[in-house]
Amino acid sequence: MTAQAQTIGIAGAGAWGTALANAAAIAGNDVVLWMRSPEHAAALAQPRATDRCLPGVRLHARTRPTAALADLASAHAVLLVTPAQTTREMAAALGVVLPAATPLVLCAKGIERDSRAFLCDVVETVRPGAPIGVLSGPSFADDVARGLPTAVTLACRDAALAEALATALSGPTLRVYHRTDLRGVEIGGAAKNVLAIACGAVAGKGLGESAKAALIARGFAELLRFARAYGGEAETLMGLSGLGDLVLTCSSAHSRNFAFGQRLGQGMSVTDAAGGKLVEGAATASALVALAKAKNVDMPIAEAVEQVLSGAWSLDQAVDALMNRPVKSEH
Ligand SMILES: NC(=O)c1ccc[n+]([C@@H]2O[C@H](COP(=O)([O-])OP(=O)(O)OC[C@H]3O[C@@H](n4cnc5c(N)ncnc54)[C@H](O)[C@@H]3O)[C@@H](O)[C@H]2O)c1
Ligand SMILES: O=P(O)(O)OC[C@H](O)CO
Repeated sequence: MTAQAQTIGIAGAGAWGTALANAAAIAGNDVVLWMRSPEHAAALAQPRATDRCLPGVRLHARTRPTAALADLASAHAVLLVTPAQTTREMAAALGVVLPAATPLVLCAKGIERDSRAFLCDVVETVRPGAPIGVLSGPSFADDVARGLPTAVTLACRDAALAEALATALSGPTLRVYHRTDLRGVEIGGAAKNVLAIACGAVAGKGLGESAKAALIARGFAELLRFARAYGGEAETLMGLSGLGDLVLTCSSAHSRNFAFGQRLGQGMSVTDAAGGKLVEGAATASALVALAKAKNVDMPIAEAVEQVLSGAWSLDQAVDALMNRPVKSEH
């Protein structure tokens, strides 16, 4: 890829896929935006149509909606923006239509629940040898779609490809940094969602701002330990895709993960608290905790979230368990 105008393919037209499509178009690219529903694609192709995931937002003139996956075949790179648990099936379907050299950039934040596999590893199994990227960082789709200034990180093992993709996607309101630490970037996005559920629960239960700050700091320590154990670089976790995204998601009820935790804290059941929305941290918690245990990584906050989600603990039991751990050195 070069810095010249590119065709960027986007697979998945939910809130984030649509926001990224417009950002890529504003950055000067032609964009093909794939969605499952032909009706949705036809509706979005109408002049002046607004998006159903991002009310009031119109597709940029350079973004072409389609329901035919094969339309992504000519893209210079494809961003995969469907939920984390659909990564395997989507990567396999894309593998049929994309040339082997087309980079696939993962934008979902999670770990595959059943296999406990990192999403990059899932894609590597399905599309061996094809270039992979991960795009992650503190970014609410609404903010990006409204043109509010946002910065994210894009990682590829190949530094030149990471830089080319970051250049192609960067525009006046979206700044994309690049790194080669694929693992660190994907871990930051996956783990912060689980920790944000805990912060939301603290807010919902009215446990105070001090408790929330403590959870963010101790959550970050967990994230760092986990990433180190799995080959992520500490520097990555201290950046946008780690600390940056943890702070955003743990501080705002605009986050679906935080809002889910908040509703749990207010006494709602696990089933009702999601409210039909995608809560990636709930889908990823058990895999994150299992992976942590496999490497003896201490992640008490993530574990407490997992215990509450599985019904093993009440929220009060989770708070007790966290507060009554043996006194230890901070690091
Ligand atoms: N919304 C944000 O602010 C934001 C920001 C950064 C990252 N993300 C990440 O992006 C991913 C997608 O989030 P979103 O906000 O766009 O979610 P969303 O619920 O708004 O959209 C998900 C999209 O995926 C489609 N989809 C669902 N199952 C599918 C399947 N089996 N096959 C094909 N398509 C399928 C849905 O039709 C929908 O269009 C998540 O992993 C999320 O963590 C979201
Ligand atoms: O709404 P959430 O909790 O899925 O968070 C959205 C983004 O990941 C924030 O960076």
